[in-house]
Amino acid sequence: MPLKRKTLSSAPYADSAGTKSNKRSKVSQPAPQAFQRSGATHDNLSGGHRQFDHSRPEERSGIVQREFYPPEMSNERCAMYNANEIPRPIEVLEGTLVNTAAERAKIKAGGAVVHWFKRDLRLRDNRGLSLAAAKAKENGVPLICIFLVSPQDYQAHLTSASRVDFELRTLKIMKEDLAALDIPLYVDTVEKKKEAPSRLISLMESWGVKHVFCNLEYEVDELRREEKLVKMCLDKGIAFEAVHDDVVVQPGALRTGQGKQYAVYSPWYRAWVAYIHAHPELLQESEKPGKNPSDTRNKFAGLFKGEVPSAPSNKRLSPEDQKRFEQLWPAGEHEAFQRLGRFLTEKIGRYKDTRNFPAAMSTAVVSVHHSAGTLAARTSVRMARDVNSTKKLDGGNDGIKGWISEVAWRDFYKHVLTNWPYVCMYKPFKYKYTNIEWEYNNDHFKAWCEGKTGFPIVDASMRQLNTIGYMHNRCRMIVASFLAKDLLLDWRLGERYFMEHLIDGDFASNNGGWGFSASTGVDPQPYFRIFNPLLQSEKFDVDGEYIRKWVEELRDVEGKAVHDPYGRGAGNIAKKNGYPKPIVEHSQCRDRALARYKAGIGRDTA
Ligand SMILES: Cc1cc2nc3c(=O)[nH]c(=O)nc-3n(C[C@H](O)[C@H](O)[C@H](O)COP(=O)(O)OP(=O)(O)OC[C@H]3O[C@@H](n4cnc5c(N)ncnc54)[C@H](O)[C@@H]3O)c2cc1C
Repeated sequence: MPLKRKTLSSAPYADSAGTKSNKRSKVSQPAPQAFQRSGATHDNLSGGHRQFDHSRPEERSGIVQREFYPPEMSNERCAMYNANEIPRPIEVLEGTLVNTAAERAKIKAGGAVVHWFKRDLRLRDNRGLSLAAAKAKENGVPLICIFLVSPQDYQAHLTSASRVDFELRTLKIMKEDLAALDIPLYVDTVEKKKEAPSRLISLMESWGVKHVFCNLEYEVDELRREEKLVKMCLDKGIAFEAVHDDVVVQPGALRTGQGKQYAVYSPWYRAWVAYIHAHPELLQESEKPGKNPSDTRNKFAGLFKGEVPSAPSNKRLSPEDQKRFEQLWPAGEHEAFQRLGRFLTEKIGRYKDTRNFPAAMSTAVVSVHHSAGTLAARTSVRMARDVNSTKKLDGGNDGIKGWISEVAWRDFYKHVLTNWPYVCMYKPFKYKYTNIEWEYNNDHFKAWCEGKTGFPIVDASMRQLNTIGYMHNRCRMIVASFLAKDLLLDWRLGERYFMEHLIDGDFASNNGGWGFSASTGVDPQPYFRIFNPLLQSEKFDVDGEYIRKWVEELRDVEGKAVHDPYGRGAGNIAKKNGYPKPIVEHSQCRDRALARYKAGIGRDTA
């Protein structure tokens, strides 16, 4: 069905980069975490109060948010997960859904059906919404949509202010689109994240609702919350239905010959492709909701009136940044769909050859849409398949094939997260790598955050992130490797900084990307493979176009000197413009990293 809405303004990042770049300002975001925090905190899981353990660097450095979470999990407990001695949160939820299915099926429809939007902010091709709409239609009752804003949840998830802004702008668009179908979108605020289940239930009760649908999120807290909600709702005679939507293939569906979750991407990807080809319904588009019964606006008049709130004070952009981000990142599913359409007609064919070059701006730049759910990964894969001459995920055009395999990484990391839930608890996938002795050098971390390391490609990348909330994938790998291996800083500091600044922040992809680059994750770069930032710069920003765009101090540096101004005769210009000298020496750092990794993990490199 054609989409009605026109894009509000011209395309974001990809179209603006390289042109009007002079008037940039950095997003007002929290300063880099200083390495000291103190005070008693509430431990959510035990319900007790504990002091910070100042002997643990990850607590001193603020990596562990003890206001919300217990300290990092022990290696012993990780091993128990791996030995299937502790049920995974997704298994517990699935078990509860199965055990309560018969009882939930008996529940008769109430006065309305609810869809609870979370990270699925779209009407098109939305599994949970479509099921909710079908249930409402079958029973001749209205569909009500809700969204809960939780300032504390944003804090606990380290959601960036630009992302919160993107979501709230999207909600405004959705509210209008739904209202055109006489469907209300009720946006409520719950200060504390643990209040969400009881608020949801009290709303259901006040509206006489007996069925509520939502799409699953795969982080541990969310899976546990939904499991609790299934039971809490049932106690009140309400059926709570949580379905898979954020992934193309649901976690757990793909198993190795030994019945295990794949820990290596390539065989997993082959299994993923084969599974989708065998189950083409996985890519089928879900039906959009139709119009609500005509008396809905009378019955639920109050729900149509509410406004989408402004961002909570802990996640508010300055008015200037808000305007800038609205231009850079138009929100909502219509924009997502148009953006994808342009990519599929104009760029995907050359994707394989160009995707690694940040200045080429040849990628789709739809990660914020996948992450906020304004575009389903399923929709992306289906539409890319349909422009392939083979109408398959593999075969045919290399660009199309390559792009689909990148979207698949999203699914891969979500499968990893659900199978090894401790990655959500400050542990690396390779939990034995916890023993690596990291540095906690505040000056180095600050220089990295601010893009002042004296390594132009690193600095350009960090400044891109700080300015537009996005960074090219190659650059993400370069800066992550630089932080973990050259600076030998605890990779979780970088992981956190990314989440707090990316507009497309997604726990599983971010954690996966950091694990890959720091060699602590699933299917990682081997630890002894250490990016040389200079070689990466020369190879992937050949003409220095990307560096000159983001590092103002080096705009006048000509030729190859831009990759290493102090080492290649452009030190005078760099110095005059205030560009810093390199804060470390790469070959020494390399030796130090090799020694530390080796000592930390012993002979165990598996
Ligand atoms: C250290 C690090 C941190 C990262 N953090 C995030 C994050 O928080 N959120 C996020 O969405 N991506 C993250 N990525 C993955 C990747 O960098 C971005 O998805 C990509 O740059 C988005 O640009 P695009 O939409 O133009 O991607 P394209 O190249 O056009 O790819 C299409 C889509 O595929 C998915 N995708 C592509 N590459 C990856 C990948 N390596 N892992 C997972 N999904 C992928 C994204 O949804 C992306 O939109 C991270 C990568 C690294 C190395």
